[in-house]
Amino acid sequence: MNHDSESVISVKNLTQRYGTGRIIYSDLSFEVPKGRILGLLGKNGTGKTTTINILMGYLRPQKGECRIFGEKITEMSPATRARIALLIEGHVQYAFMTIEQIERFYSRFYPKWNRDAYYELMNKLHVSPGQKISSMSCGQRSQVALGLILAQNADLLVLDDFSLGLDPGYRRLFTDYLREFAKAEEKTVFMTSHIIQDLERLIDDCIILDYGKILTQMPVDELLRDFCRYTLQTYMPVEKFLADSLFVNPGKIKDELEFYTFKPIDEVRAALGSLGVDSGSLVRQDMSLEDAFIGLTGKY
Ligand SMILES: Nc1ncnc2c1ncn2[C@@H]1O[C@H](COP(=O)(O)OP(=O)(O)OP(=O)(O)O)[C@@H](O)[C@H]1O
Repeated sequence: MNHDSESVISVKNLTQRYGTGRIIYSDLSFEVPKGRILGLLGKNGTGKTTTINILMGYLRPQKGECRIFGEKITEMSPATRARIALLIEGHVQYAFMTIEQIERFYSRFYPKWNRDAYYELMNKLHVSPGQKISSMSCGQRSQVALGLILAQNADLLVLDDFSLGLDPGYRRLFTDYLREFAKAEEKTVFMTSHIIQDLERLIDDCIILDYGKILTQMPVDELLRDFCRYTLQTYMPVEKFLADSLFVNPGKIKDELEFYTFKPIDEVRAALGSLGVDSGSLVRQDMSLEDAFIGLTGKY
């Protein structure tokens, strides 16, 4: 079996710009293997929603090829499209319906509809089943949207910023629920979120987008194992560390230098030595996914 046939999403050399504006990214390539949960992370405006719009066929890229379940997205059959559930920023259509009405309405369109998955989430909501969606809070509407997505029982879930308006308790409930559901049923998930702490418990792999390109694509456990943050007490100016690419995003507050690196500690010590910097106070810090994201993309 070649690699492509195991990939649920395959993107090759995608290049996008809007009209004659600046290039959002060029030659973007990545794969999402079957059964994995992948988070697409990036600062505001790096092109996450653009990528989802291209994958879903709403936007035609300038260059490149995208396949989902092996089919070109521009020629996708209705049967393949039915295997994909899409959530765009917590949006629910038909807000004039109640929780019960919308479930009945949606159920007719999806042959594999799982009513229990919807009501399991809805039962955690503090609203009556007869309440109209239009009279719910933003977070409650997002919960309805998520229930409708899970009930579709699709093979691929594409979630753009699922956390919109959700409080921490519900986000935790949903991420735990989604992970269990995806792993038990071998679903593939492609998602974005601005709340990176949530993703650390949920995703297997991450793609970190910078303006114009992918900075890194790797399993989250490898990233957290190999990418480290260090601190060091030194009077040397931060400019001294900018010249060596080993020191990723160095910054300094008073005498404390902070930097990130993929290199092992021996190489870090050797690089400091060759700059004439004493590494006696070097400390390796514990990392979260959010730390790694900031370490790779910078604070601003
Ligand atoms: N319809 C459009 N016309 C012109 N430019 C656009 C259009 N849609 C998006 N852009 C630009 O493309 C870039 C990427 O936007 P996109 O919404 O994909 O980013 P994002 O990573 O999802 O951002 P955010 O984290 O803020 O949601 C931005 O610079 C944005 O201004």
